[in-house]
Amino acid sequence: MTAPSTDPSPAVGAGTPAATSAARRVLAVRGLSVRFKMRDGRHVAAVSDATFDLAAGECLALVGESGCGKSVLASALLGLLPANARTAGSAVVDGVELLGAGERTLARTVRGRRIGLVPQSPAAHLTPVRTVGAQLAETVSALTGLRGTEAREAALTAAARAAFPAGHLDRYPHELSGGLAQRAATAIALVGDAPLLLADEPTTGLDRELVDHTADELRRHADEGRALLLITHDLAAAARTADRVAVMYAGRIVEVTSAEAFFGGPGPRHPYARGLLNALPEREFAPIPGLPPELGDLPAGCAFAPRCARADDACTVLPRLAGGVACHHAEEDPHV
Ligand SMILES: Nc1ncnc2c1ncn2[C@@H]1O[C@H](COP(=O)(O)OP(=O)(O)OP(=O)(O)O)[C@@H](O)[C@H]1O
Repeated sequence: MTAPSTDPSPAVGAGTPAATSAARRVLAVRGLSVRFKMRDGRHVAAVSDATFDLAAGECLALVGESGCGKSVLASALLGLLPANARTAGSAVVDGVELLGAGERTLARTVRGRRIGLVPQSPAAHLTPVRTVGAQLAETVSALTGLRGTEAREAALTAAARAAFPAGHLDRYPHELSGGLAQRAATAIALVGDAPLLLADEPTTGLDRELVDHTADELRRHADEGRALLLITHDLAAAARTADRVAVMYAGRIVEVTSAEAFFGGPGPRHPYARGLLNALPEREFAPIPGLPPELGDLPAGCAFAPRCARADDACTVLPRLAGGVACHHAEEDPHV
């Protein structure tokens, strides 16, 4: 692990609007890379040189196909990478450097307190043999030190903030609907008043109505002043929730832009990001040809080139993220 700098400046998150850097910056990620060393000596480049900012009250959706490194990036922020992982770069949340932080620091000052995790599978995340109320009260005690009546009151407050009905606090996880389990898990994530909520695929397995509901609730928590990092392959959920969109391909952020530009006009500028959008049934319903590359065997230049209709010799050189997009043949920037 390299010794990361704790100074997040300058704000180089391409596509970061001026308003974002002016607002209170909660998360600053600079050059974050994660490599897995395999038994046979090979390296898997799961995340390469990720750089972005996130401000209080803002939602950034990190999108991309399965296996592009979204969850590994989330695990790196939470200090939950397996032993064969090596990180480089810097990730500062609310003044604390996450990369290289010891388990004690992460457990005592980061997880729950600076980063609240809204899990992918709430039902699996909740302890099956404890009621929701008991789990909430335990989290309150662990994170705030409150006990007895005060802990119960704080648990009730957290439940209310996540719109979990007080009358259901004595239920066990298996007695909850998918929506209520999601709210219970969100209530637990809110207990420590963490400035950053990290939601990793929070809408997986939910029907459309519940997806919309969950997306709206997450948006509400951002509107209350938290920063929200929404990791998802569900572009509809991202469209409903995000202020900005970061697109990952083969471990790299290839475009960062406003949700307005991404989902409305003029649309994304990177051919991969355009392909993702056009693959939606409500758009062209045209899948991107080919498959993502093996992260253990990436080409030297642009990793998307083998699937890209615009690829030419220039693409044998890795394109840098500049002006919000990493592509030698990006669509024109309408603002230039
Ligand atoms: N412990 C590990 N050792 C080696 N490779 C790993 C390890 N954990 C993850 N990877 C690899 O890292 C890559 C990125 O995985 P990741 O789970 O972050 O993708 P993702 O974008 O979150 O996909 P999904 O949407 O399916 O969760 C994958 O190719 C995966 O095989």
